[in-house]
Amino acid sequence: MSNALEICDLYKSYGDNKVIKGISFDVRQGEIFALLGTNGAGKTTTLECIEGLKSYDGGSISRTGKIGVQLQSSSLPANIKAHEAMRLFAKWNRAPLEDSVMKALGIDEIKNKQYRDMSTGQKRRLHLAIALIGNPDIIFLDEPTAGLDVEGRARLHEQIRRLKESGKTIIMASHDMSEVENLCDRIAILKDGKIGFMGTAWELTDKAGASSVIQIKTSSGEERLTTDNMVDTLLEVLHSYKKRQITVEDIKVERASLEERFIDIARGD
Ligand SMILES: Nc1ncnc2c1ncn2[C@@H]1O[C@H](COP(=O)(O)OP(=O)(O)OP(=O)(O)O)[C@@H](O)[C@H]1O
Repeated sequence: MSNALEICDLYKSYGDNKVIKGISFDVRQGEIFALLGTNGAGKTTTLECIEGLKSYDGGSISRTGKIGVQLQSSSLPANIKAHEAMRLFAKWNRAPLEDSVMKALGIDEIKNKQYRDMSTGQKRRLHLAIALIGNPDIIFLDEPTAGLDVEGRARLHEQIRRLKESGKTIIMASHDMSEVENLCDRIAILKDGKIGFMGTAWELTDKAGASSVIQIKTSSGEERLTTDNMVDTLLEVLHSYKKRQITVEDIKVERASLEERFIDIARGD
């Protein structure tokens, strides 16, 4: 798989504040990649350097394809209507307004609503729709579901998944570990201006030597097992039940919390 983005040895300071101190990572074409970190870790700064909105002090960034950027919440005038905002950005981008985007993101339903009257979820949908104008290959999302309720988050996640299915590459900043676990292919955790961890959510929990708890409900009762090798243990146990002709009714596997691992890395343990 080829890379949509290649970031090599990136440095960025604001005056004496050295925020990014030599980070390198690639984002593969068609993947959802998340940048994580505590408040002020430099997620937005990194995204804005890659987007070309901020200059950087050292390193290199290469991108393959057209980009679309989700706006920050303060960036639209209070009285602009949804369809006016879409038309404005389409004109700026010299791109057509696609009905499919308007429909998929429910912009049609709010087209005459002024920005100040929209709910947080409606604003987020509008921001995503604006980012999709011009059919970009790489989409940047900065905390796309911050402040949304459960249903709003689920809707937006579904839309982000559909973008991935249609071949788009997505890079996002997030604080939300369940969002990252459910949505993202790989994660980079920023820590002290460097990358403290990079890999999948599973690798993040595995790396910490995390064990899994397996709960099995059978016709003869319940069993609870703690294991460092979830797959082998599960196979062994299921085989043993089958041999003894015991029916398995339910299986639950709990992994060590991703949040705990994130805090260990982001706070520096
Ligand atoms: N325009 C700016 N001028 C000066 N300092 C800035 C500027 N933008 C960000 N910073 C500083 O850079 C650091 C990183 O900020 P950034 O917004 O990139 O972090 P973040 O990880 O996105 O944080 P959050 O999770 O709170 O959104 C912070 O110390 C912040 O105060």
